[in-house]
Amino acid sequence: MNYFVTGIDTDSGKTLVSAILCEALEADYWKPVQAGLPRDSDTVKGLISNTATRIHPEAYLLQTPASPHAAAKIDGVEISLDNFRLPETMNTLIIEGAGGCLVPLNDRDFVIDIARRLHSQIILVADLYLGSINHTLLTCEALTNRKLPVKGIIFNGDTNAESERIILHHTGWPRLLNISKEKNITRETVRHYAHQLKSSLA
Ligand SMILES: Nc1ncnc2c1ncn2[C@@H]1O[C@H](COP(=O)(O)OP(=O)(O)OP(=O)(O)O)[C@@H](O)[C@H]1O
Ligand SMILES: C[C@H](N)[C@H](N)CCCCCC(=O)O
Ligand SMILES: [Mg+2]
Repeated sequence: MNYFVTGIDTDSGKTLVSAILCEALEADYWKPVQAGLPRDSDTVKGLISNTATRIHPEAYLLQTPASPHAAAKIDGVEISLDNFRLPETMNTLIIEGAGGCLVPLNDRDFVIDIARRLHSQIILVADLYLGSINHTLLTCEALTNRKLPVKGIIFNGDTNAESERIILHHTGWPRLLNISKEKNITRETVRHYAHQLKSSLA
């Protein structure tokens, strides 16, 4: 069983959510495409407390913090969907995308195509800034058009009841969790939200 964590944009909170999921499910973590440093794998390692989670090496570790298709070009590599094979594990696997769904891997494929290839259930991270309703509903449309299975939405940032209501109304997808804007993100923060998330995933 694996979950693919996507977001409505880059910096939407996918790495934080992935750490929370790994902690809640004692799941493994995999960031198949990393563009630039720090590695999200290192961030997740620093945020989890459980000892069962294993972190699997990236399929592509690119030097430049940019869209993967552009970062790959700079490094002189071509990203191929054929190179995304599930790491060997019996554990639940949390896979983190890069940026949003339609971030290009090359001139043909998008980040979200990795999720389809790996038969993942999608978890969508939607942060709540002015303009995010549009970004979220466009993302939902892209997921629906591709007939990808969506487990639910995690809202990240200062809560906005009307934004959340209209997004849930249009998608019909479940809300899995709300994460507040935190002063500091620590292992304790992650443990706190992991405890909450456990019940909505049960
Ligand atoms: N709820 C929150 N409260 C405070 N800071 C947050 C919160 N969510 C995310 N952040 C911070 O915002 C930044 C971006 O979050 P994160 O790295 O999880 O985004 P991302 O979606 O994984 O980005 P990328 O596309 O690069 O993988 C990080 O510094 C993170 O610690
Ligand atoms: C470098 C960054 N942190 C992400 N890993 C990649 C974000 C790509 C965004 C591309 C875009 O939508 O314009
Ligand atoms: Mg990330």
